[in-house]
Amino acid sequence: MEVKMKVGSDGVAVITFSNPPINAFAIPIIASLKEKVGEAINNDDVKAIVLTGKHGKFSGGFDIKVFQNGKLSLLTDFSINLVGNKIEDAKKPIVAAIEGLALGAGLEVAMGCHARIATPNAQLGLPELSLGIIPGAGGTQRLPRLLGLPKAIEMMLTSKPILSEEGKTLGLIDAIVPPQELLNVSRQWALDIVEERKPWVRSLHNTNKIGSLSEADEIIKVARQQSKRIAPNLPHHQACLDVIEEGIVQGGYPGVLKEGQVFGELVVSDNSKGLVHVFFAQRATSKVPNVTDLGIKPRGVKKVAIIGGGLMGSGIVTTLIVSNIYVVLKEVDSEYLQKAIKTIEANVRGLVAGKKLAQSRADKALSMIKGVLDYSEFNDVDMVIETVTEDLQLKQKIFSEIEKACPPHCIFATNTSAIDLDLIGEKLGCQDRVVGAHFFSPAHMMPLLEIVRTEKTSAQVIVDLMTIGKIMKKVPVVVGNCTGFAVNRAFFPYKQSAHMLVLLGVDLFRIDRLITNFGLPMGPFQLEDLSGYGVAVAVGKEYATAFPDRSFYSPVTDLLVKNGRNGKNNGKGYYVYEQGSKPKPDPLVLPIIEESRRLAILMPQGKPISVTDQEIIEMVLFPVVNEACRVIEEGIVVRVADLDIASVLGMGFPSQRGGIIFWADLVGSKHIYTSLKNWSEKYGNFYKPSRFLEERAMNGVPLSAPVSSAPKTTS
Ligand SMILES: C[C@H](O)CC(=O)SCCNC(=O)CCNC(=O)[C@H](O)C(C)(C)COP(=O)(O)OP(=O)(O)OC[C@H]1O[C@@H](n2cnc3c(N)ncnc32)[C@H](O)[C@@H]1OP(=O)(O)O
Repeated sequence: MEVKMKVGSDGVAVITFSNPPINAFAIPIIASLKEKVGEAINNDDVKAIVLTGKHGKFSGGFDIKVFQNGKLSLLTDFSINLVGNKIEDAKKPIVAAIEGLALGAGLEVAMGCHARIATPNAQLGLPELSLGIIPGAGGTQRLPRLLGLPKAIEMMLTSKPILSEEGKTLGLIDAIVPPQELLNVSRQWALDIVEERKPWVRSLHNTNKIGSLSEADEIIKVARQQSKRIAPNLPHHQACLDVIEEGIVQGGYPGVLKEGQVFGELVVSDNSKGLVHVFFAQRATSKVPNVTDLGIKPRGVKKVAIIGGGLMGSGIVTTLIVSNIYVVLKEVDSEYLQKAIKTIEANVRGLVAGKKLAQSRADKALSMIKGVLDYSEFNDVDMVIETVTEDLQLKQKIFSEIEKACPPHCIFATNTSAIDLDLIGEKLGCQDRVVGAHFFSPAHMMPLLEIVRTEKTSAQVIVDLMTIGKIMKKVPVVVGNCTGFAVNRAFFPYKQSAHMLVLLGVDLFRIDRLITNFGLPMGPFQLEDLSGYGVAVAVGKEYATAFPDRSFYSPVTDLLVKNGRNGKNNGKGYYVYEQGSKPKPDPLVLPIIEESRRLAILMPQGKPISVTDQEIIEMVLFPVVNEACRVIEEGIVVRVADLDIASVLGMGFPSQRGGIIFWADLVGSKHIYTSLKNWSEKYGNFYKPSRFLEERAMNGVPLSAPVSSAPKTTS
């Protein structure tokens, strides 16, 4: 970690910062940068300054670890004294030479400079909102002044970077040059400013891109409405617009002051802590002890066979072919095969329509599938992923067949969402090649890939699957083997909790509404409609067998099916599904619910229980935390934070809440334990707190603390 300065014979001081891998502005970097800029300004031999980063990058931004360490007082100094007073208001011109990326504080420092020269394809952005904060160091003020309000607001609210080419068109970048010319052109540019051949722009004082007050007012008003709709649970989006507005109405400097104040409030908020936790937790999933630290090189997986072209199979094929991987898709007959191909085509069309895939790539992707009805094409596949129905015997039969049909290096993966892998691979001679590749529905959209290893799965197979997962733009999380693995196991009580509440007399649509307000993309009943009741019933049986002490039978789903309701599949579930309109709660389902309540006989004295909105959220989610505790205790996850990432990416648990365990620690294990104990006394074993939760609550140890550090109770 260092900042170096070299003064050339041309009188230009080049100040280079280095903090691999992304040149984050850590505290020592900021202090040295300030010192070096001061030195250059006071040195009479220096006419102008160039700021640049080492390792092919300008900077990925402020060192986010500082947010977790709480040393935040430095931020005002960084924003006002370094970027404002020292750089922008310097009496010598300063040019930013940007290679690779300038994000967050990286771009903010560059915008404080008097010109910006970039290499082609450099990424420029202010992604701070994705961390629950707003851009600091004047970012909220200088970006609108450099490229106009609409684009600046879009970049901040979406956290999406632009490339230098677009930056040049919009006025953020002054010139684009090849990497080998970057420093020379930047030096010359700085000297040209000295000689007044190029303008000396202090962007905070620039007003020509802002437009009139009424225009700005209208743009901000529209952005506020959009934000309310798109990010209803993320108040920092509105806070960002408040700060931008302050700068427009009061001027750039008051805007910077307000930005500092709001930044200071947001950076200590639970939302920001949750999002920062998710940022680091996601990156940590790439590190699996005794797997990724063994120096194993991934083998290329070029051709994959998929068995079964249903919803999951089609989704997995889609994600493979758009990632340039050849697929052999096996179905039982040509009718099913045609149906699967049609689904895949529709998936690909959807990706094109959503601008996630270019039409030219879509055509190429679709040419990469070969549909088959037998195993004759399996002799050169590198991996098979089985995606047939949750039937153990069928899966065992398929695995014995593929062992004979595939080459000896082939990986045998199953997409089962609940069945124990040891049972599936029981009869195979090559159990080291058996692994779970658990995708989440819809597989071509959901980012999580749960990689399930057994005691026998080889490290090579895990490394290969992690690598192919990343090529497919998934986040692979390696977990251990048990019924439901990490995500479905932890979340198996989710549906049950919701059913329990309904059987206790609570309105199902109220539950869905509250869970959506909490931040999940949909409530448990709408989710059940979407995934289909067949899966729910099959998986429910697995859990009932594996965890009989905490499973209960809810008659609701069976009664729905008996009444001709199959969920979204046939347009009728808890909700009615009509083409082109949002799902509508169906009042016709209420008599079915009434009948279920009569059969279940759970309501105390036959009367619905009375619960607050907060209690409903807790009664749905605390049983999930309880089961997650068992997952942690049994060592199913490598580290507790893996469960947070898995819950966010697999279940849509709101990322601003940091994932299921991070959230539980904010709520407090004691409260969770006491509530569950109380409910278990009133409503039965389903709520009974696990031993792990009890121990942690009693000893005041966070649930996220590593397992070995939790003191055991003597009782
Ligand atoms: C005052 C200001 O307004 C406040 C700010 O600047 S807040 C920060 C704004 N910047 C950001 O949000 C960018 C965050 N970083 C990223 O998006 C990506 O890391 C990146 C695009 C820069 C690079 O991506 P990629 O090459 O895939 O590398 P990636 O694996 O993500 O990161 C490499 C390492 O750098 C770390 N890292 C990345 N950005 C970091 C940051 N801003 N602070 C601290 N560490 C960071 C990662 O944790 C990872 O560490 P590890 O190797 O120990 O796991």
